Amino acid sequence: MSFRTRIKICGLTREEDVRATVAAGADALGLVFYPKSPRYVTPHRAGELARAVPPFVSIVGLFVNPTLEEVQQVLAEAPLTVLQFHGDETPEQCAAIARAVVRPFMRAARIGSSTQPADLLEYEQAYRSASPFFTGLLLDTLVEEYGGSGKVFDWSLIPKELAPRAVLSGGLSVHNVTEAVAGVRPYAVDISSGVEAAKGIKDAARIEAFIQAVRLADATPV
Ligand SMILES: O=C(O)c1ccccc1NCC(=O)[C@H](O)[C@H](O)COP(=O)(O)O
Repeated sequence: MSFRTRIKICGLTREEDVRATVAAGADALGLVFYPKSPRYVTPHRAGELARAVPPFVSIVGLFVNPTLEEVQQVLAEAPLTVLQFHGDETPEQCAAIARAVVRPFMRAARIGSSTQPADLLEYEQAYRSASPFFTGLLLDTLVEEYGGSGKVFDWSLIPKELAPRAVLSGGLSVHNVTEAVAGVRPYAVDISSGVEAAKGIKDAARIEAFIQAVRLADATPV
């Protein structure tokens, strides 16, 4: 039996994109609450988009250095399943917010040319020991601005033992995801710009093609 790599489509801003993501078989969708992002949605808009999400599809809220009040404002309007911290949040800051709002969280590890494989294991351990609400690392590319860069990092930096519990992201697309999944064997993949027609505007055909490409890799023997 082959492993089914979980798939998250991030940075949705429109109902039709939510419907296309769900119809294509994604496990999770991400809403961005970083006001400087072109994919930013207000808490109220997030609540509207969440109405198009059926049971068993996770809604991930992406935050960059939020205050507890900001996270609470979103949760008052939208039923987020998981929090994604994508800024410079310390283990203690993530733990405090997650505990206060009683939500599991993922932490983005932003990987650059000086990152060592051991750094990633240490980083993961720091968040794991800080909180029972920590569910895993999302591996992304380090760029100057925060997130959604469309840039790939060196996958060989991912320790073998970390991959099965990590979310792989950063510059994935229909062109490289089969190789990424077959080579890294992550728990999940996460994509934003690679399935966009324009920033914040997803393309249904690209979402479908991306998910098919992941399933092709899943069917490839290890
Ligand atoms: O999408 C944004 O605008 C964004 C803003 C601030 C922090 C992170 C952001 N996006 C991250 C993601 O959407 C994904 O989790 C991931 O990094 C994939 O992005 P991409 O390389 O565009 O596929």
